[in-house]
Amino acid sequence: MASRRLRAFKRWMTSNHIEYSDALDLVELEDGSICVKSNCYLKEGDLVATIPKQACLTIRTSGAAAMIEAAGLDGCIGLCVAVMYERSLGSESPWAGYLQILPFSEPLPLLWTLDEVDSLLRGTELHKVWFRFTLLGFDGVVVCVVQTIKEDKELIHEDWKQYILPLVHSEEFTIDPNYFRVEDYFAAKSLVASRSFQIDDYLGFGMVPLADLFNHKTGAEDVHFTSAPSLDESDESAESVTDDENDCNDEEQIQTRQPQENVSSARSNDEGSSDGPNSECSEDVTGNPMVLEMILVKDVEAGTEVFNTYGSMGNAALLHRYGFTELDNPYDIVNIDLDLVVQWSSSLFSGRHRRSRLSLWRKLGHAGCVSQNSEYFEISFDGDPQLELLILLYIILLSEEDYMKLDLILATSRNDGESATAYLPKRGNFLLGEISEMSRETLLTNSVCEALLSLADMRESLYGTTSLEDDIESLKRSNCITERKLYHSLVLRISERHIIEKLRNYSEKSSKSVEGLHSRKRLKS
Ligand SMILES: C[S@@+](CC[C@H](N)C(=O)[O-])C[C@H]1O[C@@H](n2cnc3c(N)ncnc32)[C@H](O)[C@@H]1O
Repeated sequence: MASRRLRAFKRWMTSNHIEYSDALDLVELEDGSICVKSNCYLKEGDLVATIPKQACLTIRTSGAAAMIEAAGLDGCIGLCVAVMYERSLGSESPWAGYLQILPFSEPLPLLWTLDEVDSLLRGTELHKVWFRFTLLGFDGVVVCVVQTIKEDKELIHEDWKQYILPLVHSEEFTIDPNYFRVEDYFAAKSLVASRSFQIDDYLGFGMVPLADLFNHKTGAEDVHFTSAPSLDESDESAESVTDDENDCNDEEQIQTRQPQENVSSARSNDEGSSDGPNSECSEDVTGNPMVLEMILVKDVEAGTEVFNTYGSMGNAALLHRYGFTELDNPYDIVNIDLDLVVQWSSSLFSGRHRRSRLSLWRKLGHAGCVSQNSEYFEISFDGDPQLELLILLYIILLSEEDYMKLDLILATSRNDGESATAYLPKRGNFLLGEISEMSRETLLTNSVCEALLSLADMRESLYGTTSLEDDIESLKRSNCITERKLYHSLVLRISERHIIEKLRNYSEKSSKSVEGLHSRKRLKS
């Protein structure tokens, strides 16, 4: 039996010409959230819902359209104003039946207290910890925590002051200030971040009733959301919410660094990246440019949940953007900051040594991934370190003699344009040539493997004193509904720590195979 608010939503959908298949059930869960289930076997290609674009809440369809335009607002801020404005109208809003099924806000880390961020996300990719370094020498002092989420909160607060408060104080517009408080703005931001879709060029992105009730499943979605090309567009499908052009939010400053080839930070607009409850671009069935459609992309068993995909992203990005995580998410990664490598090398070598090796690494054309002024290396879900990290460690660990030769050769080959690889240290030849995955084996000397183990320990120590086993035990005891923040932050910590564990295994295995190779060579000779 549908709850009262679901019945009201269904009536609202009918009066707004939103149609959906009888085979779909909207199910309200005990925490008040909603998911979509099938009540019979469904076939791939079935059209399961059509949503007129006019039923979507956007900056153009909202009653606040004139105010938003007059204030020169657009993008995410404009849509937040539209959401707050329609909420302020209560039952008078044309979207009242839709708005009443939305939560006030999504529990994104951006809305957590700084204490919660600091205690629950410590060490994770969402909790950027900066170490104080100088290029002349690491002084060993950890000075600053909760950098990015705190900064983002401040930026959003600034936006509110700069763009929303003037609307409240303006004599030109009559709006109810009780719905435009800073907490209302944060709440609207969380809804826009987690449940808006790109509709088309004219309407931009907006809140799409019904489509935003489908939950996400990584790499296993059942349904796609599509938009027929509108008359003035040639090839536009419903797309992700926060591509760069939408410039959705400053909160995206938070580092949710992901594998280069698989989407990534919330700022990414790589192809294939999809940062919203979203769809892949595909042609719609009816070709009607005025409607959005939901089409099944695979057969769905009766009685199972029907999932959409919000894109291929790791748990840090999922938690940051949507407030949840998934166990065993194959898009998870852990990053090792260049700063951590510098810290490790400072414990073994002089500042001069470190600077010269880093400089040689750069002269050879290498770099880490860069995001918001920090450089880092990725450790994949399987625990494989980024090749660039191996090269850097290899160069830092080269003997002084080999380093001098390499440096000299680099200078000479630059001067006369000729390669002098004959003079290179035997194992270092490839450093001047093309570095490929083939080079991995050569790079994995015993000392590089040891360095990886040290880096794994250093990265692990950022999580504080609780062990991985403690975290696993806490996860077993935590309730994903009543202790949502704790539960999802534990999943994030555990998934990252598993990757660090895999990095250790990788290093130990590689070190053993190097030893095996040496003993075979010794036996041969
Ligand atoms: C587009 S809405 C999906 C519908 C939502 N469940 C509702 O009650 O309206 C996105 C939000 O749903 C929740 N969600 C989506 N997929 C989820 C998943 N796989 N696990 C947990 N929560 C999920 C998150 O709170 C997310 O911010």
